Amino acid sequence: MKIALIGFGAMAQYVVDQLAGSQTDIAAVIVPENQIVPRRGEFGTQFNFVTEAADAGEGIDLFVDCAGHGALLQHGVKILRAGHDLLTVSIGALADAALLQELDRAAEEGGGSIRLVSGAIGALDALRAGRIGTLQAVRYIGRKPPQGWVGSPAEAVLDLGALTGAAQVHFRGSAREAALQYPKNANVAAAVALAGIGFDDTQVELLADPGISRNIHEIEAEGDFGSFRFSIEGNPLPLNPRTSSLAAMSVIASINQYAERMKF
Ligand SMILES: NC(=O)C1=CN([C@@H]2O[C@H](COP(=O)(O)OP(=O)(O)OC[C@H]3O[C@@H](n4cnc5c(N)ncnc54)[C@H](OP(=O)(O)O)[C@@H]3O)[C@@H](O)[C@H]2O)C=CC1
Ligand SMILES: O=C([O-])CC(=O)C(=O)O
Repeated sequence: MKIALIGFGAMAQYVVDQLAGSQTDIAAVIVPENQIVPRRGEFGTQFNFVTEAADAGEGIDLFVDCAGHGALLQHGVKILRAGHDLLTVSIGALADAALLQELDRAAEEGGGSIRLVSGAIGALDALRAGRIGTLQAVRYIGRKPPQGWVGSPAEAVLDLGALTGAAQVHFRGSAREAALQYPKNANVAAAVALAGIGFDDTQVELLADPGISRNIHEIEAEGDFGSFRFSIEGNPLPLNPRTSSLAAMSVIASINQYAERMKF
């Protein structure tokens, strides 16, 4: 199988390491223009760094976005319109209803599909099944150490560097608001929303917690099926404290699943 990666940050580099020596060939890596020279300088001809999906070469089976919302916005429609399949981690970008519609139309016209990773969370299967009955309420609580919120709107509410003691809530609202305001931190909220009762009805709470070293994600769901609580404590990736390693692992799991005849 031949893939093209979008982005070469923490998650993408985990993916690259995991795929080394596997059956999956990374035919190209799409990076922003200003990264071409330094990346080529560091890696020589080991990777084919390009800036546009159209330059990734022939015969790509799957484009894999590991770069974030801006990258999905920049490359998503073009990839889908050209008839390719696209796997993305940038689930929160789909809270923009116009982008979602554009991507959907491009996939329909091109004949490719857009696939979402499960990312840093689990239990999406239970939500997806639970919504076949009525889901009365879904709540997502995201908790990270203070440094995990650096560069987010939490900085306007909290002094992240000086935080001690109890966890502090810096956001309460809908999954749509969370996903759009926290593009690097609330993709999980978007995944929960899409699997369950949607962006506007999913309630979200985000906290900075100086007492933890992992990213803790919780779901509380209530419906005709009964109820469940799900909680996961994710180890962050060494290259990015914001991003849980499970999110990067889920990219590999999705790539493997793409190639398998039995989908699970
Ligand atoms: N679904 C999920 O559960 C999760 C999703 N995410 C999403 O994954 C994204 C990536 O995470 P992570 O690898 O840790 O982040 P990093 O910041 O470590 O890496 C992202 C890389 O992508 C590059 N990039 C940005 N825009 C583009 C573009 N238009 N085209 C190509 N490359 C681009 C960045 O460059 P530069 O630094 O120059 O901007 C950076 O090198 C996050 O921003 C977040 O949106 C993260 C965690 C969980
Ligand atoms: O990786 C995580 O723990 C979650 C995250 O950043 C996101 O949802 O965008």
